[in-house]
Amino acid sequence: MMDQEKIKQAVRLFLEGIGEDPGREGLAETPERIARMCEELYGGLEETAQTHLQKTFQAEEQGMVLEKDIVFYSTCEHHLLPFFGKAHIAYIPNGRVVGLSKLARTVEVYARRPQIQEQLTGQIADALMQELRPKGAMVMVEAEHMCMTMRGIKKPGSRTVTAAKRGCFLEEPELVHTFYAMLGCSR
Ligand SMILES: Nc1nc2c(ncn2[C@@H]2O[C@H](COP(=O)(O)OP(=O)(O)OP(=O)(O)O)[C@@H](O)[C@H]2O)c(=O)[nH]1
Ligand SMILES: [Zn+2]
Repeated sequence: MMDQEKIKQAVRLFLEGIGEDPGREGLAETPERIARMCEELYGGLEETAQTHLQKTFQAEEQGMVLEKDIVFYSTCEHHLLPFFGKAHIAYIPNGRVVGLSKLARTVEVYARRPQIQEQLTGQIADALMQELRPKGAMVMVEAEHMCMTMRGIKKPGSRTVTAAKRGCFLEEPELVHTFYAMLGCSR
């Protein structure tokens, strides 16, 4: 459970720290607002992917399933600034498939935590392997990191692309080509 009181206290202290007056009208409700927002931004800490992926159904078809362009917003664990973009998830079923929305829900579970992009990518792939027991899974994430654009090195527009492969995607490069071809079509 998130500790709303602790978050509110911390925000008040933080505002004092930057030299603000937490009591002034515009900021008076800010600690409360941020505590509520944390439930949304970091709600993934209180959820597991298993909840969403456990309901599978039988399917004869063995072809690749790709859910692409799943928009997500996450927070980098180094600066607590947003990184956001699109996730693309593929798997090769092994007799069972899952509802398509559950793939996007899995992205949400891991995005709504303090994260780094590489870990987000790998965690989605691992959850698919563990819960669906497919022949293989591949996840690609493309994102823009606010800590790279609004501060520090300041390179707006630069994007980070990460990929994680599991199972048959590691053994059969042909599948990786198919993944990229399916990702490219209709773009
Ligand atoms: N690998 C990885 N790095 C990230 C991610 N998000 C932010 N970072 C990086 O985390 C690093 C933290 O570096 P530090 O040197 O500890 O912190 P810093 O002085 O604020 O770094 P600068 O951003 O270079 O100013 C930076 O290079 C960020 O670009 C991510 O998802 N994955
Ligand atoms: Zn960062």
